[in-house]
Amino acid sequence: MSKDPNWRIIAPVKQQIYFAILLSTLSAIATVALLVAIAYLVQALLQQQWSTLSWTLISLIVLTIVAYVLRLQAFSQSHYAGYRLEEILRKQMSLHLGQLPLGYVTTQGAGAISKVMQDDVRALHSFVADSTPLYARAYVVPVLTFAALLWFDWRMALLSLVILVCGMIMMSLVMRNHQEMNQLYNTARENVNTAVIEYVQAMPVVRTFDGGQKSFKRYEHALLSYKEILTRWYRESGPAARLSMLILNPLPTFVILLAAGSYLWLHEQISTQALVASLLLGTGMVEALMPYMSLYHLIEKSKVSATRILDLLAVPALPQPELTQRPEQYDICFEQVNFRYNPQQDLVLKDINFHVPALSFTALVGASGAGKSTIAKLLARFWDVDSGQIKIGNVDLRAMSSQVLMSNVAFVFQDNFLFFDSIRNNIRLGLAHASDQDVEAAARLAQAHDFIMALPDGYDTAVGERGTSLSGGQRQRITIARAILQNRPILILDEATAFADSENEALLMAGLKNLMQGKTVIMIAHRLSTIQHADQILMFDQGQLIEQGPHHLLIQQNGAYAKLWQAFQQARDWHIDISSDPQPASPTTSAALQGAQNHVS
Ligand SMILES: Nc1ncnc2c1ncn2[C@@H]1O[C@H](COP(=O)(O)OP(=O)(O)OP(=O)(O)O)[C@@H](O)[C@H]1O
Repeated sequence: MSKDPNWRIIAPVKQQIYFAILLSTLSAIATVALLVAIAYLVQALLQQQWSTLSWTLISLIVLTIVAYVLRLQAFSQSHYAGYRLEEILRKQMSLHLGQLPLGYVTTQGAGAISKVMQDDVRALHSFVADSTPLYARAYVVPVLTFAALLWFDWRMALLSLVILVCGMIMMSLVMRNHQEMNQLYNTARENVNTAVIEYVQAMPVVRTFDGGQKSFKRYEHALLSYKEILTRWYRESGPAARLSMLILNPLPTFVILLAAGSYLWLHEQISTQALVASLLLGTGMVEALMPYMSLYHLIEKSKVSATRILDLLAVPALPQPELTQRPEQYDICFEQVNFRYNPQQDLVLKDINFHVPALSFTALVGASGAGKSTIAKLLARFWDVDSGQIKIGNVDLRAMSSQVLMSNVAFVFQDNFLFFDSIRNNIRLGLAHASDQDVEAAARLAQAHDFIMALPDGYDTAVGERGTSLSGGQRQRITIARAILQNRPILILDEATAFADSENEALLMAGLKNLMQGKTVIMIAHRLSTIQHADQILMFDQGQLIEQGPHHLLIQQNGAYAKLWQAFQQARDWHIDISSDPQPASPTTSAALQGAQNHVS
């Protein structure tokens, strides 16, 4: 297989591309033949050979049509190949994405992945559609024309070759540091894109906090570097580019060839027919080099895109068992689990062992970065453990297919995705057969029915992009309704009440309580009040499980959890005292707040 990423990636449409190149080659041959026919026509005109004139005229018309039709066909074939390739690559990538570890997808981010699937695939379309027919033109025309020129007059052929070589030397000067400049240019352009997205997305925050100056400065700086790269590129390659344009331009070539040809003609060393043919062919030969530059640029640009697409397709899929096992019980077991996100990093989870009995409620607590979310994500196989085992009902997660695992585990994260669709379909996600009554019953249990009914179209109200028309708490309750409807035996709640205001929180808690009925629940806790009654609390610190047990026992132990609980209670009792004479916060209050913030992330 070719090493060139462009040719590797277009393999699925190779046949069609070769066909387009063949058509384009034939069109180039017809074009050269057309120029030769013109020379014969001029000769026939001057010598008044009417029979020759008529057949050259007919062949001229036929060749013009043939060259045009072939060229059109070549472009249409290459465009169809481009569209087919777009479709094939997008399908291949979305199928592959569906098999990748969720952790990879979430770490890369939607922006980066959609850029590959949209922009890079589009860049490849331009390469396939526009450059493949140009390949034939840029290579075939100069060779054929040179052969025809040699046939008419070797001196004119040599002169055309000299002009062509001068043009090529100039062009190589232009291309000298093209790769480096192109890389700098791409980076600068991407920086501008990132800065502009950041500027617009962070608008509400930056306008309130720094008047937009900081992120505007970053944008301004990115624009400035972009301009500097472009100016440098223009300055460094500009003179050579202009000179090569001048040399390869038809008019100067024509003038040089005309001067030399006229000299030979006056000394009767060249026939009129050969002179006309040399002028036409020589000019065409040199001009045929012009597409090289745009071709080169197109090829380099699509190489970057092709490499990114190939890289994405090369990310290993989450291994699936040949024969899937199904758990028959729903207890969870972590056995000597070690995990790091990447080989350069220290272990994020160190020798974790715990058991969550079926139908029990377990809370995970600990400082920010202690490893709580990692535990939750490993349970959903966002990543596989480095060593140790995670089991559900005594079945290793890796022995279950993703479908089996997902049919047993439901998640409610803090930022759950709502589709741009009706609320009904958002609740029914993945359960197309669920009846309207089932959807409504789930929404009632999730405490969402009343606010849904108050919306203009009730359950048929379309949710704005990423649920923007709903409050954080309302979106959460829709997700809870979704999880209630799915009714999976294991439930993982991550920061489920983090964004709720006090009114929403009461409703959320009621919804969650209904959701948690009859399930094995693991909850990442941010408000200790919500987990006091958990069957067990697991306290993590820097990737280690340091304490474990129900609330009252952990309080008796008077360890890290007890301190966390104290800090939490102090923070809860804290209130803002607005007096006319502002006092600094008392040391105990500050310490309590600090402690609560540090421990309950
Ligand atoms: N995608 C990632 N790549 C690399 N390191 C990560 C990644 N996600 C988390 N980490 C690191 O792993 C460690 C544990 O993070 P984790 O999110 O599990 O902690 P947490 O207890 O859930 O924290 P928080 O309550 O703030 O969410 C942290 O040091 C964090 O920086």
